[in-house]
This record gives sequence, C-alpha cells and structure tokens, in this order.
Amino acid sequence: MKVAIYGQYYQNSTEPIINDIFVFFNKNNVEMIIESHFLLMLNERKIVEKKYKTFTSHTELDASFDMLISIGGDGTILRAATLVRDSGIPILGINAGRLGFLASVQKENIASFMQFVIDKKYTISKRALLSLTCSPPNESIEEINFAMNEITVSRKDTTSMITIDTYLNDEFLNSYWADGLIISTPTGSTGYSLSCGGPILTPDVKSLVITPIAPHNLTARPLVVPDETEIRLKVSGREEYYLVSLDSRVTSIKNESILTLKKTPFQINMVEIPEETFLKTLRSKLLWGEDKRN
Ligand SMILES: NC(=O)c1ccc[n+]([C@@H]2O[C@H](COP(=O)([O-])OP(=O)(O)OC[C@H]3O[C@@H](n4cnc5c(N)ncnc54)[C@H](O)[C@@H]3O)[C@@H](O)[C@H]2O)c1
Ligand SMILES: Nc1ncnc2c1ncn2[C@@H]1O[C@H](COP(=O)(O)OP(=O)(O)OP(=O)(O)O)[C@@H](O)[C@H]1O
Repeated sequence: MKVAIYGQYYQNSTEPIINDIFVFFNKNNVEMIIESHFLLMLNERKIVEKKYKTFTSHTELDASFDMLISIGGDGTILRAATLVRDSGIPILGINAGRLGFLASVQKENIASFMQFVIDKKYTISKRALLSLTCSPPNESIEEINFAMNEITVSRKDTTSMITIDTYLNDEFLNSYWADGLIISTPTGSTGYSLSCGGPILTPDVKSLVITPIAPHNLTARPLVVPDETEIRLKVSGREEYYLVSLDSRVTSIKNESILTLKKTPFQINMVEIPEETFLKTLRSKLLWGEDKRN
C-alpha cells in the first residue's frame, strides 16, 4: 500500500498524531510519500528522522497512490482536494483542527481507524465539485478553477451592496441585491451557506444551493437547483472590483465580467469509515437535533 501524507501546519499536537500514523504504517509496511513542505516542518522539529520520499505538486500524485492522508482541519482537506484533483485518489482526513467536519478520524483513535484503512473496511463518499470560468479570462483562477465547498461572490472595499444578475441555463432567475451570493455543493452546504440560512444537503444529493448573503429584501431565500444547471452571474456595484472565492482561495474580479459555474466532470473521493458517517458527524459536530429533553 502507498499513501501520500499532507498537512499545512505544525503545532505541539502534531507530534503525537504523526507518531501514531508513522508507527502504525511502518509496522504494516505502508509506503509513505510526504508533501515536501510538511516534511520540512517535521524534520526541523526532529519529529521525523528516517528518510522519506516527497511530492510537491499534484502532477506527482498518480494512480499508484492508494490514498492521501490529510492531517489538519477542514481548510487542510480543501487544500488536499487541489492536490488530488481529478486523479481519483481518495482523501482521508485526520482531524488536528478545531471542527474538522470533513476530517473523519479523530486524533484519539488513529490506530484503530488506520486498521480499517489497511483492511479496506471503508466506503467512498463521492463529492461533486463546482468549476468556474470567467470572461474575460482571469489568470488567478485558471490554475485551480474548482471548489469543493462553494464559489462565492461578495462585495469588496465597500459597505455598499452589489447587484448579482443570475441566470440558470440561460434563463433569468433574479437580480440579487446583497452582500454576496454563495453557490454551494452538497459538501459546502454545512459551511458558509449554512451560516447564511441555507439547507443542509447530504453529500450524495445531486443538487446545488444558491444562497444570498444578507439580501436586502424579504423575498430572496436559498434555492436548491439540480447540479446539472449551468449558472451564470454578472456582478455590478459601486466599486470597480468584487471578490470571488473558491473555498479558501480569493481573487478580485472586475464588474461586468461573466462568471459561469458548473459541475466539474470529476469528483473527489472522500474516505468514510463506518464509525464516522455523515449523519453521525452532523449530530456530533454540528449538534444537529440537540435538545435538552432528549
Ligand atoms: N460565516 C461563515 O460561516 C463562513 C465564512 C467564510 C468561509 N466559511 C467557510 O470556510 C471555508 C474555508 O475554510 P477556511 O479554513 O479557509 O476558513 P476558516 O478558517 O474561517 O474556517 C471556516 C470554518 O468552517 C468550517 N468548515 C469548512 N468547510 C466546512 C464544511 N464543508 N462543513 C462544515 N464546516 C466546514 C471549518 O471547520 C472552520 O471551522 C469556506 O469554504 C466556507 O465554507 C464560512
Ligand atoms: N498538522 C496539524 N497539526 C496540528 N494542528 C493542526 C494541524 N493542521 C491544522 N492544525 C490546527 O487546526 C487549525 C485549523 O486548521 P485548518 O486551517 O486545516 O482548518 P479550518 O479550516 O480552520 O477548520 P477546523 O475548524 O476544522 O480547524 C490550525 O490553525 C491549527 O491550529
């Protein structure tokens, strides 16, 4: 078995996590290839001394890898998705972060969960992604033009609202007058969209959610549309530029540009362990249905 290991940060809590993973994988003859910046952090702190092979970009992750292990929070998993891209390599998240909604393995039970990995006792949860094209083209989104959680447009350098003309498959839907608009995948429905009143979708639902951010009227509500829908946006406002974010990555785009959003032809494979299903995570991490009477 061959796994890629990825993390973005080092903290004191990293050491026991790394120890648990490395001891377990070395004992079970699993080959580990470590992202080069992460290995540098581990080497500097003398957490890892044995020589390991490294990778630096998505081009080096091919079908010979069985899995990518992401050590961190949800932000680290979102970055990990930009590393595996369309390779199909499944991602398993080990939660070293705070919420870790997408990271299914808690640091307390790494060894027992890694045994599931070795025994292949896991399922794959396929996650739809959204892609973005901009006309005229924008260099900063060309390299990584997809998001696993959501694509958001929002106001920039002003308190003034923006107007977002929105079309679904070329048919006019609405001009949102708001702080912004979120187009969320089912995965992203528990992130930013949820905070703006959007519904939660289970990961396998074939839909997208269009959620306005603080719309200034009583008639704009989150809308669920089929994930085959091509969504076109044109933003205007008092400033010349507005913000577009793809998960954690942000760029500025000039007013009147045309943004086209649609489902990517590939999906991200998330590893799901029987003990940590989506519904269990909803209850344990978002406290879904929490009620003193239960
Ligand atoms: N007001 C908000 O709720 C808000 C605002 C901006 C961004 N976000 C979310 O943060 C994501 C980017 O993460 P970041 O690390 O760069 O920002 P961050 O450091 O501000 O973290 C955002 C929080 O959102 C949680 N989160 C991210 N994706 C999630 C998901 N799919 N389900 C449940 N919780 C999730 C993370 O655990 C973290 O606690 C965005 O994709 C967006 O979904 C949320
Ligand atoms: N490899 C790691 N080792 C130890 N701590 C980490 C590691 N990666 C992340 N963390 C901790 O988790 C925090 C958040 O990490 P990350 O940006 O991946 O997640 P996030 O998007 O903020 O979501 P979450 O709420 O799940 O933490 C970091 O600031 C750090 O404190």
